[in-house]
Amino acid sequence: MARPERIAVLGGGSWGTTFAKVLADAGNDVALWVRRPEVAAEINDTRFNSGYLPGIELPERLRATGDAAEAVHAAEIVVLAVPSQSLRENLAGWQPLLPDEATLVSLSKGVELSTLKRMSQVIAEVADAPMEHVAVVSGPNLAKEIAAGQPTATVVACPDEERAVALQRACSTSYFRPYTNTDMVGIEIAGACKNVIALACGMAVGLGFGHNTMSSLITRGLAETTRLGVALGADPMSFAGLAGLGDLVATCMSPLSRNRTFGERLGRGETLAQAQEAAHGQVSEGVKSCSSIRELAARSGVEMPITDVVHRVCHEDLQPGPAAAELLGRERKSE
Ligand SMILES: NC(=O)C1=CN([C@@H]2O[C@H](COP(=O)(O)OP(=O)(O)OC[C@H]3O[C@@H](n4cnc5c(N)ncnc54)[C@H](O)[C@@H]3O)[C@@H](O)[C@H]2O)C=CC1
Ligand SMILES: O=C(CO)COP(=O)(O)O
Repeated sequence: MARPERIAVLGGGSWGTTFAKVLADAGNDVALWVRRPEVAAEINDTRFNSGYLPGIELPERLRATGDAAEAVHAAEIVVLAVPSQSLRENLAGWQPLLPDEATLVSLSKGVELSTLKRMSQVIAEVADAPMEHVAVVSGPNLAKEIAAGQPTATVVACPDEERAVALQRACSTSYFRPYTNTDMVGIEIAGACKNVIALACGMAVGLGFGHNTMSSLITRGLAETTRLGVALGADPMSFAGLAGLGDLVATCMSPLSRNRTFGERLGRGETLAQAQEAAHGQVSEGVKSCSSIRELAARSGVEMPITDVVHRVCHEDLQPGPAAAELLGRERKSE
């Protein structure tokens, strides 16, 4: 068995806690930083994080702390698991604590609103680290299924293949199978864009539409995501892989997806504020990333019609019904 590594996971929401469990199940010593001290105490005392993962017992190798310095001390891998739009601010506070040689791993799926940067770009900039030290984990990874030990696969991307392989080894378990990749642009663009397409699929469900509509949105959503990724330098093959099609299908089809659920509420006629309230503080990344991705597409000269209407439904008072009619009424073209 591989030598146990010291790993810090910063962010104890549903995915941060679940990924920490995966790492602990893989034999590593894991320190999980959570914002609220009472959540750290609950995890250490009872082995449960009941607010995010009710009923899931966490392994002994995972300990929680409210002290980020304690969490990252001597860590070989530091995993960042906070919402995309808060990563810069959180990381700025952690930057002086980070061990120089640590691999910095992003779990966040989004594009920063103020700068249009991908998460790996934000990390390299704020942590003042070479891009070779930055990695991304992304795939069809609905936290609740993984926490329950259901099998899945994922992509571990890093420009430095050796670090990618080390991270792959660190998070391999009997139920979690990571594949390496070096295409950071493709893996991150796929992960951010699928949340927006999942919002669109949710709206379709809310409007009462069935699987043909969903499949059409998934397929055309993949087409516009691939167009953007390729314009930004991604390998088109990444979009056919786990972090592309794989995650897109999981998120668009599953009622467990927060983005799809959010879209479904909008489709049923709820306002943005009502859908936000129903999310109970859990993040639906696509609601903000639809605007940054739309802007990125405009700057790259790429058409993203689904992303465009999702942005206008979320932020410009377009209703889901007319949005669907608008997509169907677009100029006819070849596939
Ligand atoms: N939940 C899932 O199934 C998956 C989530 N992801 C991605 O992982 C990232 C984190 O997601 P989750 O853990 O699911 O989110 P969550 O909403 O369940 O938890 C967010 C965590 O970040 C913390 N946090 C720190 N600073 C924050 C701030 N300023 N505002 C809000 N929360 C803050 C919260 O306390 C909480 O512990 C997102 O980018 C998401 O897209 C990726 C794969 C699977
Ligand atoms: O990224 C995810 C699955 O891979 C989780 O999707 P949601 O954030 O929509 O729940």
